Amino acid sequence: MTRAIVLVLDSFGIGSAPDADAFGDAGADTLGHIAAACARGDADVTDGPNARSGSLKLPNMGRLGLFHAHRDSTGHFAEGVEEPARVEGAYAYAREISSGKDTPSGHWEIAGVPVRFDWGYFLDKQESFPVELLDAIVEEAQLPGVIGNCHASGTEIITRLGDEHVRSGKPIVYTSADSVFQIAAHEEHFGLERLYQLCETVRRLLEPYNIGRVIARPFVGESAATYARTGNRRDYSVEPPSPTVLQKLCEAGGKVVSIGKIADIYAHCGISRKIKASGHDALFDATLDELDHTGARSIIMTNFVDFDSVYGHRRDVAGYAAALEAFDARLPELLTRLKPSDLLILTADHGCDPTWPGTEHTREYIPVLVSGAGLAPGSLGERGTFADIGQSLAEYFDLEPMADGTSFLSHDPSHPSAADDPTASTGAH
Ligand SMILES: O=P(O)(O)O[C@H]1O[C@H](CO)[C@@H](O)[C@H]1O
Ligand SMILES: [Mn+2]
Ligand SMILES: [Mn+2]
Repeated sequence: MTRAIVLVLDSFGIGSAPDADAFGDAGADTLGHIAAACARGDADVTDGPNARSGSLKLPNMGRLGLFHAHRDSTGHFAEGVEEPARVEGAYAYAREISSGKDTPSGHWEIAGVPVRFDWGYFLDKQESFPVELLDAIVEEAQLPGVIGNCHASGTEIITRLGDEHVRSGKPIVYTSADSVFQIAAHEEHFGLERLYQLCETVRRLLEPYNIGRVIARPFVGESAATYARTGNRRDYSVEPPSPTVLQKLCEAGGKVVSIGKIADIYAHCGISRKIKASGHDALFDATLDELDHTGARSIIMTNFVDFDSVYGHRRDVAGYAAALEAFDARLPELLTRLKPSDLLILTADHGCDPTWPGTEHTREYIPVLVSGAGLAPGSLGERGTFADIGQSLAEYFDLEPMADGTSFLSHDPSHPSAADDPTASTGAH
């Protein structure tokens, strides 16, 4: 009934992109390197919530074509994984044409709008932000000052500067190789609402700098040993440069349900309803719930952020493997809920190889695993841009074509287009 379910496994790259060298990422391979570490026995965890051992086990994504897409992207099957007896989904690997390897660029390109301009960046590793910008922030937000002002990993910097922040009341400001201004502050000592307000002020003051996102990074805890970030992260993104397929569907009377940080990433453009959830299980539960209740001409889009934020950036190979296995184990719950004409797309927005030096994203191909809607199983080849997903969604919902991308549905005569769907023409949803 013309519903698309788009699951973004944040940072789940499947092999170094052709232009990876320009990013210092030639050879990065999020899936391949996790699988190799598992095969070597280097990702065994004996107890705790991430307990796992041995080779990487993703039977359900394997059946949807994940390992075949990775093989086509890299030239070899991921080490130690079990090749499925039969591939039941259509699969592809897609490259990014946007200038950056950040989350908004990846998501916007998925929705048919690549980022062709260059973002502004704070390139200096120390004293990263211009003095006049920090002065304006301190004055407008009436702060006693700020600390940090450097490139940092978000968990490392709260361990290092959390006590000073609590003592002084000065928020921790930091950035990365991404186009971001991040602000960490204690939920109780500084205040969560006050942190959000500060982010809005900074968003406004950043206008001349062309920065993609301001990110609120609230944390709790009593000391360096216990400071921990919470699920109250909030992203303040600029708007996509032109209407995404999400906006086009909304304008045409359809619905877009955002689960997790999707709404934030698209700056709330083209979102009919948003559901916040923290942690992959809660995100998965919310997705299932929407599948049970959302009608025709709808996109349900979920971002599974922990792959990136909790495991990829932290370079936690075993944790990433355990999170993938946990996600995979829940997929049948979703697959059994799909109606025959529903379109399911599993994909990612960039890589974040947990074996790679540093703590940043990696420029990689993403998997595009498509099933449902009568699409024949098999290879959809290499896709020249993530925007092929947006273009396919435009076709699926019978919208005007997007400026970028090539639909992977169009060559399949068995595809029941939205025009053939009796519920679509009535606008019922
Ligand atoms: O180290 P943390 O705070 O997780 O930051 C990471 O998350 C940011 C946004 O995805 C990136 O810019 C990266 O630096
Ligand atoms: Mn991301
Ligand atoms: Mn990230």
